[in-house]
Amino acid sequence: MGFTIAIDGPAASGKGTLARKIAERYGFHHLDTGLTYRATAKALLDAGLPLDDETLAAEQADKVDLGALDRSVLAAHEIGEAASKVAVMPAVRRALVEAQRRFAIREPGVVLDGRDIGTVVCPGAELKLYVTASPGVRAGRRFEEIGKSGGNLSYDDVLDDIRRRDARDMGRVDSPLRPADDAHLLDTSEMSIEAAFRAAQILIDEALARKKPS
Ligand SMILES: Nc1ncnc2c1ncn2[C@@H]1O[C@H](COP(=O)(O)OP(=O)(O)OP(=O)(O)O)[C@@H](O)[C@H]1O
Ligand SMILES: Nc1ccn([C@@H]2O[C@H](COP(=O)(O)O)[C@@H](O)[C@H]2O)c(=O)n1
Repeated sequence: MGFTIAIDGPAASGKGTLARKIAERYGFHHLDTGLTYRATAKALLDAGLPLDDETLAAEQADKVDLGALDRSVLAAHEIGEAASKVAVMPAVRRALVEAQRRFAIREPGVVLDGRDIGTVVCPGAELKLYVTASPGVRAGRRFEEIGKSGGNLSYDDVLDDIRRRDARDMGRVDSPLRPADDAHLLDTSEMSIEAAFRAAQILIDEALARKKPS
């Protein structure tokens, strides 16, 4: 059986950055599950379909191909907002969680990041991390990232979006964002990317040692 690392947390907390570094260091497969919700929302937008029809949204979710998720296209800020709207729909979540669980059985290990990995997708994960940072810090990071890619949103707009997305993700009925009871909390508000990775590495190495047969 492979080793599963579940990473959850709110928008722009740094969970994706951390998950990619972990996957690279440990030779694990990585799935950014946010991209699956983004791909669903983008398919609806591209087809001129509404974002609030659960049947139509679930049809698109069923067609999401995990091997064809293009981060450079799906990362657009407005797609994140649309993704959080389709993510409240149970039929969409059912379709995507099924695909994510199929991914999670890969050997020698997997890292999945999202909002419900430790609570719903992989409740038996060997290690669960809940990565967070203050809304102001997260907005600053996202604002900088958007600026570098040529976008021109103001810091205040980004902060408003982060707060709105937090409220939607934490307030929904199906699989709300929350730390699993057995998750390790990692507040990166005052941590560099490297410091967050070092903190995660200690926890991963301990969990790997626990899993090794004696
Ligand atoms: N500890 C950190 N210190 C400073 N910047 C960071 C840190 N972690 C991540 N970043 C930067 O913050 C931005 C957001 O990080 P990232 O995309 O990893 O967040 P996320 O939680 O995966 O967001 P989302 O859920 O919206 O995809 C990126 O530009 C990243 O380089
Ligand atoms: N496991 C997940 C992952 C994501 N979502 C929703 O998708 C939105 C976009 O996610 P990003 O991580 O790419 O920003 C996010 O705001 C959530 O609404 C989810 O519900 N569950």
